[in-house]
Formats: sequence, structure tokens, C-alpha cells
Amino acid sequence: MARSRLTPEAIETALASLSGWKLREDGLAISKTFKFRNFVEAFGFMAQSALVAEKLDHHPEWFNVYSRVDVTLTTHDAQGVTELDVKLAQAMEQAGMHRI
Ligand SMILES: C[C@H](O)[C@H](O)[C@H]1CNC2=NC(N)=NC(=O)C2=N1
Repeated sequence: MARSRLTPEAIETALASLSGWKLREDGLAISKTFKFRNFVEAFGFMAQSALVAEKLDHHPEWFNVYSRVDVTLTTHDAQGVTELDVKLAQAMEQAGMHRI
């Protein structure tokens, strides 16, 4: 179900409720770099996040090297940032919390 894009103001409000997420230059995605103690912690975060993504039917664009995971969230169907991106970001914050 394609959600509608959030207004710039709504995105700013959402970013204020998250920690460390930035709006991409083109305004069409939010991103954050997660750093962990090691690869296994980073992968555990990705595994946990993958289960949430499946449940939301909303998937991240991410890059992992060793203990770092760069995450970019955008809604392809809406070609921008929607509520689903915020929801997944919030869930990733929770997953990332257990591993700092
Ligand atoms: C059919 C469509 O691919 C699905 O509804 C989901 C899958 N996961 C998705 N993930 C993201 N990030 N954006 C989407 O639009 C999206 N669509």
C-alpha cells in the first residue's frame, strides 16, 4: 500500500524524535550510520532489522563493512519519505540500542 509522502515539516518533526538520522540532500530519503563493537554485533542488528522490515513489508537500503552499517530509508512506491520510513527507523533505533 503506497503511503503518501510526508511534508518537509513532518519529516523535520520525525527526525527530531529520532537520533542521528539526516535527510538526504535530495529530500527523498533519511539516513544514518550505525557503529557497533564488531562485525557480529553489526550483523545481529541487520538480522533483527530484517525481521521488522519483513513485518512492515518495508525494506532498507543498507551497506555494511565490518562494524559499520550505513542505512538509507525511502519509500520506493511514493518516491520519497513516508510514515513507513519513520516507523522502520524507530525500530532500527531499538535494535541498535542493544548493541552499543
Ligand atoms: C510491492 C512492493 O515492493 C512492496 O509493497 C514493498 C516492498 N518493500 C518496500 N520497501 C521500500 N523501502 N519501499 C517500498 O515502496 C516497498 N514496497
